[in-house]
Amino acid sequence: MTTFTIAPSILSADFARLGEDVEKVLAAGADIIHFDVMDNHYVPNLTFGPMICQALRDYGITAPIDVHLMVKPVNDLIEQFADAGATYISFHPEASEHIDRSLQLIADKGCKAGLVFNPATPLHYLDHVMDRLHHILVMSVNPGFGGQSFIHSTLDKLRLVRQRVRESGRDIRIEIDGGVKVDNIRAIADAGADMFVAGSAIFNQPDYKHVIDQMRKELAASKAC
Ligand SMILES: O=C(CO)[C@H](O)[C@H](O)COP(=O)(O)O
Ligand SMILES: [Fe+2]
Repeated sequence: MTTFTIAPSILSADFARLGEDVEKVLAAGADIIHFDVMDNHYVPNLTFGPMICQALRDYGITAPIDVHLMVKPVNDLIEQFADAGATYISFHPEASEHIDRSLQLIADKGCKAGLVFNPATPLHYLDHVMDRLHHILVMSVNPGFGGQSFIHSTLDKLRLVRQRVRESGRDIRIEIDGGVKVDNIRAIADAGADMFVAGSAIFNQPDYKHVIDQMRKELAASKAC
């Protein structure tokens, strides 16, 4: 049976009350916390760094923190986020000069590694590194902003990624990120995702539990279940 993971992106959380808002979304049934790091260089937006990750740990957040690095270069921040309490760390392969070295660095620092694919990033970056991956993150929007619309063609890409994972015989999670909502999450699961990032769909609603419950209901009806 497939395990589905719901990962609210704090990009849409209340930054002035971040600890409380993260506690609230976890109490509402979220499995892990998605942490979008933007550097105003690799992507045209600027968010938060390792100090905020450490602050969440110091506040008492014990749930896995899923760091999505949208930065270039990547290695320094991999080390800093691992030291600040990250659980999973993913990066965009075209932002690293040495993909294998960056993946190895994540593992050496005790975290689980992922590679991120923008809608137009080719999947050949998966060649030769499958054995280093805990997850593959498929972007269903172009990176840089929350609240964008899901790009439908990424469903085909998800199917290709699912096929590659199946052929590898490895237990690699497939994460989808961007424009995930109650009304498309089942189709996304059917196409092969098992980790679902959702920012605006959850944090822009008053009742987080209601949204997460609805998402789980849709996932339970998925063909992948
Ligand atoms: O990586 C991201 C953007 O680059 C975000 O994780 C993503 O867009 C989540 O926000 P939303 O669910 O509102 O689309
Ligand atoms: Fe993200």
